[in-house]
Amino acid sequence: MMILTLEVLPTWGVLLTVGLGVLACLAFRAIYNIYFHALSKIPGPYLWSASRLPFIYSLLNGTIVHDIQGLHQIYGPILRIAPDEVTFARADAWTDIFPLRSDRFLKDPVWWKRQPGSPASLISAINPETHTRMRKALAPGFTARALIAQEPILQLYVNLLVERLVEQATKKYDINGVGFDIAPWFNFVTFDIFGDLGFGESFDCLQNSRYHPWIALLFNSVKAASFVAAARFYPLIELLLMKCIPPSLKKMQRDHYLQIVNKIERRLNFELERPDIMSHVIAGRDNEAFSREEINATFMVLTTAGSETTATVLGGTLNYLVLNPDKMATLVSEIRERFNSYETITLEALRALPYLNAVISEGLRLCPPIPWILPRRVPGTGDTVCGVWLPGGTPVSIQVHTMNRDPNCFHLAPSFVPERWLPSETDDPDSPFFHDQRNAFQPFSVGPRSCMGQNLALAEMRLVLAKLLWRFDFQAVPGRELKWEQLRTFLLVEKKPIMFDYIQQQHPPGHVFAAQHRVSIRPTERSCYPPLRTGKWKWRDSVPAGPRERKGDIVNEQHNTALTFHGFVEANSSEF
Ligand code: HEM
Repeated sequence: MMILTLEVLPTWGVLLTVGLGVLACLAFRAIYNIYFHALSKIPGPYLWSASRLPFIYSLLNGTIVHDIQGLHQIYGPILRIAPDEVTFARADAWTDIFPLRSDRFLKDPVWWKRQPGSPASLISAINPETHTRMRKALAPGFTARALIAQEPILQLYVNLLVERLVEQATKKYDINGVGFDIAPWFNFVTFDIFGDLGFGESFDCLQNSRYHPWIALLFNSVKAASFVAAARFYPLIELLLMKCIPPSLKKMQRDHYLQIVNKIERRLNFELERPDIMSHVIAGRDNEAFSREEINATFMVLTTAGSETTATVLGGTLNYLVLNPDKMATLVSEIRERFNSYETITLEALRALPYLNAVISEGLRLCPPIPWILPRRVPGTGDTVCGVWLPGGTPVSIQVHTMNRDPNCFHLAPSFVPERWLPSETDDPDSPFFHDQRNAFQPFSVGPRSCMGQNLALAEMRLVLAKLLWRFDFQAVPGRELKWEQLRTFLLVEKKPIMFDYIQQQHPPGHVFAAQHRVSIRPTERSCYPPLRTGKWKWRDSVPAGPRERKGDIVNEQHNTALTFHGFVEANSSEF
């Protein structure tokens, strides 16, 4: 007993001394951060200015945009959110951080650092030359002209969505109209469209009415990215975290990546002319603008950037519409009066619908899928943002969620008022919306790293909303309304079920239905040798369906003696 005490006492003594020493260092550091740091004059709460920990807690909790919004309300639009970091909720931050012609404020490596040996993607590339090279190679796939060629692909999947929802509505109606959750369906359609545009093969989510397993895993990896970023603030913790990842998880990650690599491999080997995004990358490959590894990494992240974002805005917008039946009624009238048949709903016609476009702008304002723009680093020895000088290397970000809901920027800021975007309000000095700070609203960001998919996203949203509202009436489920502004954020918005009471089918008078099934053969797989070189096979070649085929069936079409294609029966309007 005696011996034990003698041995233990000094150990405790040492531990206590070390502990007190560490505490003293932390206290000294906190005091330095609050009062003597170069950012000490920037407004912000003491705790967040003293240590990175409150920021990390908020990030991991998924409440970061709400917590920061609350802090902006107290401290104003320029806010210190960590000892060495500042965030902005002011319109001029867009032009200061993302000047149109230069790429001086580079992406912060904390968020974009790559694992050793892994290639850069368009989105993760920090080096401006690498980024510009990749962006140039991809740009032709995102022009307005490219979109015209891609319209049949969009129409195909939006029709399939409508068809699937007809089936759902019938099922739900039979069991007394309990509602259903539409949120996954918006993911199904946007992922399928991107699958087709990016890899030449859909993820078949609509076909199977469920997530492709690859996509289900993807959501987890987006969430995990917040945790990895949090660990990066403490290199020792990052190192431990990386060492602790079990081999099974690493294998899962690898397999996930390899599935995309295989899809890309198949697409690069097609020798078919398709109006998709990859065709432009293939066309430019002689210039070596993109290495194979860079293509893999880019299309992997593009799958999320090009699908989850659009699905979020669609879900949020429809949610606001059902909660505002007067706005819904105005939109439904505009759509149903403009189109007397479902088939005449085209992208070109939709661009000219003022209320639809105003609704989408309002949806983007209140439901931004990227609620805060991740930090950029202040260049060189320092620069000025919103009139405040900041030392070089300071991470600076933009709070989209806060700004879009700020009453100083928008009249009736928290309310869903599409009218604010109509020329009748924006051009009338007597309108309360005339003074809205429309330059604060940059849903696709600005400058050299702005969204490449803006045209595509707007086209998808117009088409999905117009076709759904032409076809169905939507109502909220009393007591199950979703409060969008409360959704958590893990880099992207974490969606919850968006419930509707029922979907009622519409049969507008005078609508002419197509008479015959058509089969659209979508080449997804080349299963035989020799490879097709004739170029005869064209996108969306159609043949009449055989007597046993039903819409949605997978069919095999013998194209010639050497080749078999897999395709599926296109959405069939004769059953609407
Ligand atoms: C409503 C839907 C969408 C919204 C609101 C949106 C918004 C944004 C924003 C704010 C950024 C800048 C992020 C940053 O700088 O940190 C961005 C970047 C990007 N977006 Fe989108 N996006 C949408 C849909 C799409 C789609 C459909 C695609 C493509 C299929 C796409 C492709 C990209 C790409 C490639 C970038 C990175 C550009 C670069 O770094 O050069 N986005 N998007």
